[in-house]
Amino acid sequence: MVTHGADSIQRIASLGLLVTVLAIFWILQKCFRGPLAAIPGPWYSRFTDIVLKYYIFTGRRIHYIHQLHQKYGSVVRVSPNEVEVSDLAAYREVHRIGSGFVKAPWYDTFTPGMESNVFSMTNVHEHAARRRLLARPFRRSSLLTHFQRLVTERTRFAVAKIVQEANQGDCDVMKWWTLMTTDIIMEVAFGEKAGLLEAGEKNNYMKDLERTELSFSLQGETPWLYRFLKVVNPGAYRGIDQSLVNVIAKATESARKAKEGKLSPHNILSGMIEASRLEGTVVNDFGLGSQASALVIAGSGTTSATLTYATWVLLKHPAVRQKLEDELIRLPDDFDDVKLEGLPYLTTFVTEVLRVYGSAPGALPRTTPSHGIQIGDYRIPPGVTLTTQAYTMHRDPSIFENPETYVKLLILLHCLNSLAKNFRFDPDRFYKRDLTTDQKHAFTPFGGGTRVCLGIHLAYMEIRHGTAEFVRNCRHLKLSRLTTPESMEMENFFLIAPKGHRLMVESSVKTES
Ligand code: HEM
Repeated sequence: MVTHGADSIQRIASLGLLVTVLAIFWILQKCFRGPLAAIPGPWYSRFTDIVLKYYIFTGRRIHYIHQLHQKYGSVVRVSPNEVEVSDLAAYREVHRIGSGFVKAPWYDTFTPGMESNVFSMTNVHEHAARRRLLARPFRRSSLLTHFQRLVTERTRFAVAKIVQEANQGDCDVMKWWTLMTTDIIMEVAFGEKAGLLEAGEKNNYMKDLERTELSFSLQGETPWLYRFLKVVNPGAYRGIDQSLVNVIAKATESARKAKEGKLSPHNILSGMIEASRLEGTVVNDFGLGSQASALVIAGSGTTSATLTYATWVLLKHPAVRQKLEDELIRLPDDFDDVKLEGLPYLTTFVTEVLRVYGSAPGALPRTTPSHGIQIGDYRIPPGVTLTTQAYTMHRDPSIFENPETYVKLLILLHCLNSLAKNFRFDPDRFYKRDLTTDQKHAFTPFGGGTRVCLGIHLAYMEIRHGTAEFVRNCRHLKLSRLTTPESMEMENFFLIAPKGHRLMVESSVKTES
């Protein structure tokens, strides 16, 4: 009897050992003989994405990937099924219209369990149909006709607030740019005034949106961590769930108003309703509302982050500021965006700002199509996630001469890496010069191909107007002592933002107390 029991245990143990050996063999085989085995990269990327996730959660993904490219070259394996590419030809192919690369399943996580929107849709046909509904209001001609006045009025008001606050002490420019860009996109999307600049602070809708965004990112990147935290701290999650309910309620209500004709005529919701009527299709209130909310997310923090860095660099570089002043001060007071678009130094300034501080410079993951892709010596099979980042393309010295001007010299002289990082900015590189062919292909602050930013013309308009108004009206403002190179270092949670989450300025004119 005892012998029989011992035999059974021995058999189970042997079986367990066999299964373990086979599993180890399978893992090793997958790691060292799999189709991505030849792709260079850190050893752990063969087994796990945990290191990548660590950099994502600490807001350093772009920097980590950039470093990997410098160490391993233009094709780097960053996790068992993900490869990062910074080779220009491959970069073009990944974003080329009709190349067969589609947004990776990662985008589905932006709308967990909900109807997807134009940004998160991964299905090509579904996306094309949605983009058709949205295209018209975002065309430059339509923006000039319907929203130029709004952009002019809101940027002037934002700058007036900046001046007013700075004349009394420290002023956070980033706060005002954020309220301004949100006011603009809310009115563009929902056809109703948000009045955030008047209030001087975020409203509940904005806070609800931010909480919803955070929760979706966590669910997307690490669903297990999201579930764990939900069990550990159910109270906090009830608040987040309520935020989502509020966002949806507001959006659906606006969609209903748009259908009843109760909104101002030119807004995205009404535009979508009209376009779908002409096409003979129907989008329900929830679909309309969630699309408009997604546009508010896509069109607020993006433009305000870039404008914040634009303000910072112009305050840091007196020669650049002077050249902008020389050009902008001569404009008549009723200048419009067509005038601004024709100014050579403003144009070169904005291009360089977008090269160095475009606000979405990180991961744009795509799924490799059925024919795979050959990149130099490496064959990438179908189904692999191929990711690109403009951050690295914009700093490729073979494309942009001295992309990090003075960096090496300064590191050598001072060994001060953070100081050196601040010397990358050099608008003169583009002054009255066309971009070279390679630069045109690599310069992608707004993404590319069929998934290029829908709000590109609106973003340019806001950046030009914001810069122009600031330069013309804030000649007495300077950086406050609260703004340091460290506080302005970039953190990267899909978008970039200064680590300090603010840009403090003050008046250089001392007022009598
Ligand atoms: C400086 C400001 C902005 C930057 C740097 C920026 C950047 C980008 C980038 C890189 C993408 C591609 C994302 C991807 O492929 O995954 C994108 C897509 C998108 N952007 Fe922007 N964006 C800005 C402003 C705006 C504004 C003002 C709006 C207005 C609503 C907007 C709406 C969108 C939408 C809807 C998409 C998705 C397009 C699609 O997939 O068809 N963006 N943006």
